[in-house]
Amino acid sequence: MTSATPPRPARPTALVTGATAGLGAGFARSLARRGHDLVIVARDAERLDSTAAALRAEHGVGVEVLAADLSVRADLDRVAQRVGSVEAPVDVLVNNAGFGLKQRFFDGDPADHERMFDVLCRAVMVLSRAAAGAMVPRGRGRVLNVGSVAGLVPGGGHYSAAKAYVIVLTETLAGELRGTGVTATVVEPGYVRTEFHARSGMRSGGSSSLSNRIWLDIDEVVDAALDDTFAGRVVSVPTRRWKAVSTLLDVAPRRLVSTVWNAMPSGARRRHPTQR
Ligand SMILES: NC(=O)C1=CN([C@@H]2O[C@H](COP(=O)(O)OP(=O)(O)OC[C@H]3O[C@@H](n4cnc5c(N)ncnc54)[C@H](OP(=O)(O)O)[C@@H]3O)[C@@H](O)[C@H]2O)C=CC1
Ligand SMILES: N[C@@H](C=O)C(=O)O
Repeated sequence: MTSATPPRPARPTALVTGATAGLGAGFARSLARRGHDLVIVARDAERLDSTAAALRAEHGVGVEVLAADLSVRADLDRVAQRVGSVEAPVDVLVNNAGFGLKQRFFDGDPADHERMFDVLCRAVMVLSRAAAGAMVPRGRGRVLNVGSVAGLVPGGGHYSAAKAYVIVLTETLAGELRGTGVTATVVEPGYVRTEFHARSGMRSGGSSSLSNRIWLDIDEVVDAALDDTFAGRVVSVPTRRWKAVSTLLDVAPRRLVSTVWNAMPSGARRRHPTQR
């Protein structure tokens, strides 16, 4: 009896979480342009279908839709199974889905903070492990996790802590994967014009020249992050100006960054009302 090896699909496959809006939609478009079939993940099934239809029409790639809420364990398990599939390999995983909270760590509904932890940390951990477990035996694969410059700042609430987790987890994974043919990259964007800030009731950048220097467009983040991912770089900070900010935050003593951050007007607003 001969055991037939299943034919390798002509195109590699990339799975992108949070692919219906903002950076995730940008990653999906750019990966399609770079010749990848896609598996796209988000909660809103209708929006997933219309995103998939647009990607198929514009780029002629195969697009599979996976509706899932990454804060729900059973949904996360389904996505992890798809990432780890042997029959339909995922060659590139982009852990992008996320959201912000316009509140201090000790404010608000504890359920929102648990949801933030589940989507920004637990899902990234579970899916990174599923990807690495399937990719290492094949000797190739890429994991791209979306962190943030906020993850370098001690004082940006639960969001900063979650993104610090993503940064350190990815650096750890990259070290463990050295020599396997599989790479892990974390992208640390500054402020990007997406739905992120409106969804969480935060202000986003206007169109002044200062705003334009600070706020980035989706494609400049996505293209730099994917170039760094395919080059096997561990950390990607898109644009020279945000590289300068992240270098400063990396080299400055943590205590100093924390003191300066908390002395700013926004720091006073974050303090407990009895301590202002
Ligand atoms: N915009 C910015 O300035 C920056 C953003 N980032 C990070 O970039 C990533 C993408 O954010 P951005 O594009 O700005 O945000 P958007 O709000 O534009 O897009 C978020 C995407 O994530 C999906 N999503 C949100 N929650 C869940 C969930 N529970 N399960 C599955 N999918 C979910 C949304 O789809 P749906 O609602 O249908 O589920 C949507 O597709 C995030 O990790 C964010 O933290 C990092 C640095 C800067
Ligand atoms: N940098 C942005 C998200 O990560 C923000 O802090 O608004």
